[in-house]
Amino acid sequence: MFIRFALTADLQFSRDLTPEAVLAAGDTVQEANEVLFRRGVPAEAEDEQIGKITEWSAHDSVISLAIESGPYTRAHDALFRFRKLIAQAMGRHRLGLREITVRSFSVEIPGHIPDEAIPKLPFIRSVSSHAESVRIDLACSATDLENRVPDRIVKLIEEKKEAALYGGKTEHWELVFESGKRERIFEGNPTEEMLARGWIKHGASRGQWIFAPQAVALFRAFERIVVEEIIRPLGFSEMIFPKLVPWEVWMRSGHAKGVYPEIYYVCTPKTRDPSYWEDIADYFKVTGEVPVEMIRDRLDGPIGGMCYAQCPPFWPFVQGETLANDCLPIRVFDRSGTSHRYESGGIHGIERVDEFHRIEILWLGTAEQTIETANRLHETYTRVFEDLMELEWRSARVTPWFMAQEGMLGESGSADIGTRDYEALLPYSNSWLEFQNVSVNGDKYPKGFNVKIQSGADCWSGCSGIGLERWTAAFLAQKGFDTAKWPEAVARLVDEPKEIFRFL
Ligand SMILES: Nc1ncnc2c1ncn2[C@@H]1O[C@H](COS(=O)(=O)NC(=O)[C@@H](N)CO)[C@@H](O)[C@H]1O
Ligand SMILES: [Zn+2]
Repeated sequence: MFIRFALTADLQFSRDLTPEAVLAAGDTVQEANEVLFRRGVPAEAEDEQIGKITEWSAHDSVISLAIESGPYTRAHDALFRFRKLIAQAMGRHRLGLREITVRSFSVEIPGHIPDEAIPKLPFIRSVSSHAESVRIDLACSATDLENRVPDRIVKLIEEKKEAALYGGKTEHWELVFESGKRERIFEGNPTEEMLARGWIKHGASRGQWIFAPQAVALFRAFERIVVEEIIRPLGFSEMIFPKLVPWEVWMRSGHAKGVYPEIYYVCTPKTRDPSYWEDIADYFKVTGEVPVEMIRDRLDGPIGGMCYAQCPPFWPFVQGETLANDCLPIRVFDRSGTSHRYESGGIHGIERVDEFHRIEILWLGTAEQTIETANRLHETYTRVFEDLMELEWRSARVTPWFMAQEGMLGESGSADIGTRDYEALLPYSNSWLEFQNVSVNGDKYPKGFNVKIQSGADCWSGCSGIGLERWTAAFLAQKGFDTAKWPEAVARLVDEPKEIFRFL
């Protein structure tokens, strides 16, 4: 049993076919079936697996075709091969091919396909499941066929079938390193303690915090440690990556394959003309309510969303370029703004929030340079967590973040490509918090953004996200709030917290 494609289509010519043209069309059909559709097909392919025009007729200015195929010279590929041949043949009878109308298109996929593996798409007209196969009738235009929509639907079904098998599987997790145990100094919940001390307050938006000077002093202390112990010694240069991400970037980074449930979407006004918005403002002035429904009708987009993974918007800087060997490896970082995720995992304290502050470290070069930089980062992070922050922590190989953000599970399939999560113990909940990671992303981004290297070697990249909320949560959960008990390397960077607000 193999996959089958079938279509019927009408080819509209510029004038009625003459009897000679009809004869020529018959010869062309025969030549296509016997020669053209067999080109590039393996010798061992059976006849019924190869695309064939099974019926045809000519009336007035139209040639109607029925094409069937197996996996070789798929029906829609046969249609476009035939188009070229018949246009030449009819051209000799002064007949121009005007357009192709696809009347029907079906694909029959062997095997058991669970319902959840069938995507809900406008192209799918009907689905009929049989014991050994599923038949899908598609509504496709000739352009859809040229864009290979049927092939992409088949691939999507295979992926969904695979994911349905993975269903029970959790994310990949394999321990790499664990530190020694540390003396329990504090057992409280850091978020609650920070709230009680006025270090933070809930922001007005979901999963958002307002950080008072005491909390920011700790954020900045960690930033200084990152700059002094990691960024500067390893030679990373600061850049500013955009924070509003258009679809074009997420299409190339792969996020467009599955990040929709967690994006903070961004829309634009249909027009800046103040009079267009006057009634909205008036409505608010009169009612004190913002008429969101009315506003929604006046928006374009969403044009994309707020920063999510932080590194993708960097890539247009090198898109389409070839990098000179002597400028590699490129090592940069960004800490210029917030990341936003409509966290489906639910929000929790300052640990899992919708708006967070991350230092995104990014490097690119040859595969060797990329792996070497990741290893140098592992070494420096280990020294920071062991000797400076004196944390109880561990690291683990996990499903690569870029796969997880495309809704995939499992592994990258290459030992060198993947994500290593760093986790810190939270004594108050006796659980482990991923507070940062280091990833070798392989050629995914350079390929996605068409970046080459002078030597012709594959360009690879890596990135590491340092979440300042998470570093803070991990540190305070383990070290508590008495700065006298903090490790010297951190305490020396934080002045005595000043109370500037006094609420009555
Ligand atoms: N909801 C969240 N709240 C707080 N911090 C978060 C949240 N999501 C991610 N982070 C921080 O961002 C880091 C990297 O996020 S990631 O999704 O794992 N990886 C990426 O996005 C990569 N581009 C590297 O940044 C996490 O280790 C964590 O420190
Ligand atoms: Zn990244």
